[in-house]
Amino acid sequence: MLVFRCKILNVNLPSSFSLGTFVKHLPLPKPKTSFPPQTLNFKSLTTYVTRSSSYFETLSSSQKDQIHLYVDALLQWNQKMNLTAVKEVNDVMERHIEDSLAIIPPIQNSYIASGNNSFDNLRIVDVGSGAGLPGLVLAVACPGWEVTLVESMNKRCLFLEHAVSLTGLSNVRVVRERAEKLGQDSNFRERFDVAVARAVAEMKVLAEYCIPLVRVGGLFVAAKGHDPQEEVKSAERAIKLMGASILQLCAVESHSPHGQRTAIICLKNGSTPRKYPRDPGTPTKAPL
Ligand SMILES: C[S@@+](CC[C@H](N)C(=O)[O-])C[C@H]1O[C@@H](n2cnc3c(N)ncnc32)[C@H](O)[C@@H]1O
Repeated sequence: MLVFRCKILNVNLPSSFSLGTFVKHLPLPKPKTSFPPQTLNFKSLTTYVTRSSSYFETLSSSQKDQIHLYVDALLQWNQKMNLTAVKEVNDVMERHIEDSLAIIPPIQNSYIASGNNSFDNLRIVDVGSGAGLPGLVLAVACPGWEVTLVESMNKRCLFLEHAVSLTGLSNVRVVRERAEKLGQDSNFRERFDVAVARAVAEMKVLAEYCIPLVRVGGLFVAAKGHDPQEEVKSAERAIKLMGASILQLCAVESHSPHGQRTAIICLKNGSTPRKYPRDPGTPTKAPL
């Protein structure tokens, strides 16, 4: 067999070993990584949290009772005021309860991945909680979490207060105020480990509502639909201005009929500049 000497590797190689094959086998230079990436490639930020079964079924019987009490009250009050477009118990269970529960694993995973030790005693704020979604459901499923439900509409706050007393939850408080006001209030500003929001506003507006409430090192988690890439891309600047960066787009296979949903996870790296959030109404009128 004909051989030739490879000076680089200092070995004899068969002549059939072509230069192309040789180059292909050279170790690739390590890519330069920065975390989080400077130019966002959302595909590479996506992780999948697959749920083939219901999260609700994993709850204890007393937690299930609390959820049933809540759902009954929601449907009753919904006949008098507009709390949800969903009218049937099973639909509420699937569309609202499972959907809210589905963001728990991404919150837990990202909280630990971003350098925190434990997710047992989180201080959570749910901005634009409406009828208590996802905040009230999180409070039932995670009794160690302290949950603040922020809602600007008085009628919805009345329902929230009723639901909290009906379910006997002692880890929830209801705050009737606009998020922009709380973001400038020292009792709320940068006081929370995690801010969550679902179906409240587009991402760049949400960033200004939620990130000022999060402590440095905490997370902002937005529950969005199956294809939020464009919305997230146009919010990159607002997220950065608030002192945060996008950590992960977490594809969540919710048990709800909506199918795949996305939890957008942002990490707060530094304090939010004092001028944010701007006055109530400004984030929607003039999004960043
Ligand atoms: C469409 S509802 C969604 C409610 C709930 N998060 C859900 O998933 O069903 C949006 C809620 O956010 C509240 N909201 C909107 N902007 C707000 C703000 N700046 N501060 C506090 N609440 C706000 C509204 O009053 C409304 O109840």
